[in-house]
Amino acid sequence: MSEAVPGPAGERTPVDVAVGVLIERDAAGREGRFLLTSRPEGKVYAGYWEFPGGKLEAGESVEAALARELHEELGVTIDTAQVERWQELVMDYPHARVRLHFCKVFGWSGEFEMREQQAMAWQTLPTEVVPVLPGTVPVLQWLAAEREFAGATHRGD
Ligand SMILES: Nc1nc2c([nH]c(=O)n2[C@H]2C[C@H](O)[C@@H](COP(=O)(O)OP(=O)(O)OP(=O)(O)O)O2)c(=O)[nH]1
Repeated sequence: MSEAVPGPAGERTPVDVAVGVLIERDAAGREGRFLLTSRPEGKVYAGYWEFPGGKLEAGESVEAALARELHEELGVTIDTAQVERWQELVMDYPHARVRLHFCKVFGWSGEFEMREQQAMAWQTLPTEVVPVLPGTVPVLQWLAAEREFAGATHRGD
C-alpha cells in the first residue's frame, strides 16, 4: 500500500497494516503467553514494543502480508489455517494514519531469529517490557477483557 496521503476532506487514507498476536495455548486450548517484539533502529518509534507485523503490499491479503512480514522479521513460518482475524483499529500518528488488522496466530514453525536486530519477549499481563507502542495498548486491553484480568495492563505511560 502507498503512504498515507491527504484525502478530499483533508483526512488521510489509512495504510493497512497486518499485525500478528502470536499466542501459546495449553493442551486444553487456554491462551497463555503472547509475543511482543521491539521496533528496530531506524524505524519510527524505534525501541517501542509492539506486536510484530507490517504494511500490506498492493493486492496482498492480511494473512499473506502477515506471513511475509513474520517470516522476514522473525524467521518463522506461520500456519495460515491457525490465523484468526480478531480486531481492527485505525490509529492516527503524526507520521501516518494506519488501519491495523490484528490477527491471533496459534500455529507457526521454525526457530525465532531476530532478522532486524529487534528483541522479542513472551509476555503475560501485566506486560513487563517498556515502553509499548500506543497502537499496542488497546490490544493489551482486549486481551485483559478476554482473560478477565483487572488492573494495569502494562508499565509506565
Ligand atoms: N507492527 C505493528 N505496527 C503497529 C502496531 N501498532 C501500531 O500502531 N503500529 C503502527 C506502527 C507503524 O506506523 C505501522 C507499521 O508499520 P511498519 O513501519 O512497522 O511496517 P513495515 O515493516 O512494513 O515498515 P517499512 O517496511 O515501511 O519500514 O503500524 C503493532 O502492534 N504492531
